[in-house]
Amino acid sequence: MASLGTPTLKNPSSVFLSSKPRLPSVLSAAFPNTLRFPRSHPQGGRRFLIITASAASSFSNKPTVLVAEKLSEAGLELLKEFANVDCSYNLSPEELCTKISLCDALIVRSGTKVNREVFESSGGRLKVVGRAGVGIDNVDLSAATEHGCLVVNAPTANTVAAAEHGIALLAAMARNVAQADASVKAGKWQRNKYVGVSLVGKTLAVMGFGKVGSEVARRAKGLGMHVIAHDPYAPADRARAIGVELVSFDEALATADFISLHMPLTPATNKMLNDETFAKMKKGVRIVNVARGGVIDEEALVRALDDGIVAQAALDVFSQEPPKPESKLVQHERVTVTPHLGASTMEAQEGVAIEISEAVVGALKGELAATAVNAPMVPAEILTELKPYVELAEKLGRLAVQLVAGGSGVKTVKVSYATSRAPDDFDTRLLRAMITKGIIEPISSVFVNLVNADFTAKQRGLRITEERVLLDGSPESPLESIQVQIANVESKFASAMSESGEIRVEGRVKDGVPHLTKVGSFEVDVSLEGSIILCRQVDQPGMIGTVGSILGEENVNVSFMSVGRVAPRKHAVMAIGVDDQPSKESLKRIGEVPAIEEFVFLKL
Ligand SMILES: NC(=O)C1=CN([C@@H]2O[C@H](COP(=O)(O)OP(=O)(O)OC[C@H]3O[C@@H](n4cnc5c(N)ncnc54)[C@H](O)[C@@H]3O)[C@@H](O)[C@H]2O)C=CC1
Ligand SMILES: O=C(O)C(=O)COP(=O)(O)O
Repeated sequence: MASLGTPTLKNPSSVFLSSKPRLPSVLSAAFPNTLRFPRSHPQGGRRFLIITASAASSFSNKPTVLVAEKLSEAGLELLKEFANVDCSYNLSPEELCTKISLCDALIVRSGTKVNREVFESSGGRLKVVGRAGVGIDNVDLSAATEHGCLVVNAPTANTVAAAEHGIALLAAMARNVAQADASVKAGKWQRNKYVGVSLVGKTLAVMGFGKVGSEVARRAKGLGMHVIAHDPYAPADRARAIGVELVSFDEALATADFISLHMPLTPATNKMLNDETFAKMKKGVRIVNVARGGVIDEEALVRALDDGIVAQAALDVFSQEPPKPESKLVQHERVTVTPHLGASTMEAQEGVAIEISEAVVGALKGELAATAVNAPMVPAEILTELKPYVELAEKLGRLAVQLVAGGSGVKTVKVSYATSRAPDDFDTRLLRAMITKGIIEPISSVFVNLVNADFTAKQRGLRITEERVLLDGSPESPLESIQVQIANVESKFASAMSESGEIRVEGRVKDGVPHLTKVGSFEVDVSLEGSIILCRQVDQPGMIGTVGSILGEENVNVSFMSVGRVAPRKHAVMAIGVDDQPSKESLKRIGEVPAIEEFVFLKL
């Protein structure tokens, strides 16, 4: 496996998904610095002079969002407040591939195939695909992940609409509504031909007991049906709470008078109703499909209808949409069809449009998405809580990798989280992704985010191991500290090596701001903003002044300074936060100060 090679710095950025605007230097000059009092370190009598700089953000160029399928006005308005919106419906696959290179985000429904070619054609610009609905089987998630493109969906706003459509099809099928309607319109009056079957007292098997399935179950119980469900992943207590019994796949097939499908289309559910499974069904079963056409082998369904195993079917979805007009299934007398209308109510479309527009705008702003499909889904309240730790994680990764000496390949990274939260209550995927981003981005041209972090690390032979150090104390704050260690490398700043021979940096969040608190075995305290100069020096009076005046001479603003030492008048590590990059000349002069034994300049 390839190693990461020798670190060479490229422009750093602290973005998650898109380029988060950085504070232009002219603006940062306009924001006054805040001076905090010098104070003693609680553990060691060390003195820290802490000065912070405030931050602000601004956007210059608006991103472009391509809306490739009809989206309600409410969603478009939300998008337009933040982005240039290009509504181009009915694009051919070639037209989509051409347009996509000019777009930062793409919004689709079920009618657009977002395949690998689309991601490849985007040339890296496409940062988010928003699926205005639930099913993401039309988006190539592996290709999205490999291209670092976040996929978000709108998982809740059309649940009721889909469930209502399922119930509508169930009732319409049982009473031959569609067929009878066509017959009357054709001038016929066939009351004996369209005698239906009753729903009350019949057994309905809900296959896929998720959001839509459980709403269908609830409604079917209201119609007096006996409802069972099959879902290998659904919790039994949720089913029990609405009076539904969870059963095995075979039991559902063998006992159901009606089967309603509500699982996603995945390799495991593809054609799960086929010749073999139709043969296990009760003769005369009736089937509703508002999930995905692909979960049924459609040719097998035609055979099952013709053989009398399946009495009727009501289908909203097809393996190919639109289906061929001459399709035997569509034309079958005992089959009722609708053109994928499950989510198509005014209310659901407005809800979905708002849900997806908010998710896409949030993702473009660099916020973490709560409805991410190809990245850990982190609930909004957890995201808010983790935000400063996310920043800390990335910056520690970024610092650690810059401490690696030329010629050393980065292969093994150890991360320790000190926390008093129980493991179940503390998900590290987000933090691990940001550490990975911090480590890989400064030394490669790869764009890393939560989506592709694990993939990219693996591809580059970077092994990240994690451990939790469980602390007593209050689990109110998610984390005490994060430590990042890079093993089997040499450092260009020898003081960054721990006693056990790894490059080690440690940080924590103080008042919502990430701080570097340890380098090697030296304790420091410097806010992680701007850039940092680390110096190891003989601990003697006047050092802060000497270095400060070299930087001051070329108008480099010092935002933070802290000194951590082993013992008075011995070695100390001084960490200096600077807003601007000092010139080579100034850095050289710092290195020439006699008491300074080594130093390094690190970009955040
Ligand atoms: N026709 C339409 O317009 C609409 C269709 N849908 C489709 O309905 C389906 C369900 O949507 P939601 O309920 O929102 O999703 P969901 O994710 O809440 O529920 C899906 C359920 O299927 C279960 N499942 C997965 N594999 C299974 C298997 N092998 N056997 C049985 N169950 C399995 C999962 O455990 C989950 O509980 C999706 O395919 C979605 O695309 C959703 C909305 C509108
Ligand atoms: O949300 C879903 O999964 C749907 O199937 C709805 O599809 P649509 O947005 O109406 O094309």
